[in-house]
Amino acid sequence: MFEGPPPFPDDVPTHPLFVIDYSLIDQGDEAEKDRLWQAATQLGFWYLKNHGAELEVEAMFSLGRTFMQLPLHEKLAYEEGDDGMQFGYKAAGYHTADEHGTLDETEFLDVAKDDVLAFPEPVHRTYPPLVADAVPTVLLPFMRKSLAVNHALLAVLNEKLELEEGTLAALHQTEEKSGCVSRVIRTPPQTGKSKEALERQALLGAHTDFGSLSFLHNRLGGLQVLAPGTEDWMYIKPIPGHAICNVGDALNIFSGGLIRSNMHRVVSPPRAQAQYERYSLAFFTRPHDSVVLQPLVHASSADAAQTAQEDKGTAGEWLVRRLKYLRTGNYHGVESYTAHLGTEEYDRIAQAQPDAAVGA
Ligand SMILES: O=C(O)CCC(=O)C(=O)O
Ligand SMILES: [Fe+2]
Repeated sequence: MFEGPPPFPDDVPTHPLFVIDYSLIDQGDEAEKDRLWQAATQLGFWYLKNHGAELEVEAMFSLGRTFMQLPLHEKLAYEEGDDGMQFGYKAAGYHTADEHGTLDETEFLDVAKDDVLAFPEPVHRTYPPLVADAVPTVLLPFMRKSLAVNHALLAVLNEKLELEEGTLAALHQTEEKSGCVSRVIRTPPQTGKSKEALERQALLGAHTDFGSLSFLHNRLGGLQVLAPGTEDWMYIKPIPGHAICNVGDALNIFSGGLIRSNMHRVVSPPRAQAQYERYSLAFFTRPHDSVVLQPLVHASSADAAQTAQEDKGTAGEWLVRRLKYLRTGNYHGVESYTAHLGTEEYDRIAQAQPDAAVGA
């Protein structure tokens, strides 16, 4: 009988998250909306249950696995390149994971919302035949569900920010060109590495997400957060049937710093899970490209007021900059690395001690 990976270990410390019930959000339940607001402003991460996308998520995982098994040269024909374009394939080692230029260990299959909605007409690019064939049956249904979930959550945050109805929706128009993207991520089994290397090494470097809301699906551990006021990276435990949602920089900026875009990263899955390849899946909702990134509500702190004054340009420009300087091909020292940063508190990335997160 095929033995799958073991469950996330009981004795590895984890960071708790609010569990938000999407079916209650959908019904307009006021108490659940309050809890979503707390989750979004305190850590900017929460579990989402009853989101109704499980089948679509499974189909995406299966497509992602089939794609990742293609020979490397076939995947490389669709590589995203060093100019800040972020659709297609990203090979392992093509992003830097820290300011020293350490190579990341993740492969991405990134499919643009715009290409899927306009299919078979390419908007940004074309994809390998097995991906293109799956657009109507796999990608489109997954994206429709993900967009619906993220837009329902945005509507609640819009209300809690006391913005005029539809304000956030108007900045995330599905028909407009945007960086909205589905991503399947693979990391290889972490065999033959010392315990120390496993505990220290980020497979996907510390970052905040670039857009507004991320709808993430984890099976194995590996995702960690650096919670405000702490110095230790903590694992987020995957819970079957629960998505993980998190806020990105754009929403942090729109909200004048009220809604939190928290730093996170991916390290080796803990303990026995490390021997298995890790797949995760995300849909990133981002403002459409022409939207100017600026606060819509009064800045909530001196820090936020300071950042509010910096010109961040449009959502499209923000994405290109963040991506371009993350690329190994553009790396030439700490300066180029820091040029890719968004709202990350860079000093904390360097200072945080990863050891405690894995548990002795
Ligand atoms: O794989 C994960 O759990 C997280 C991936 C992630 O943070 C990202 O792609 O932005
Ligand atoms: Fe992320």
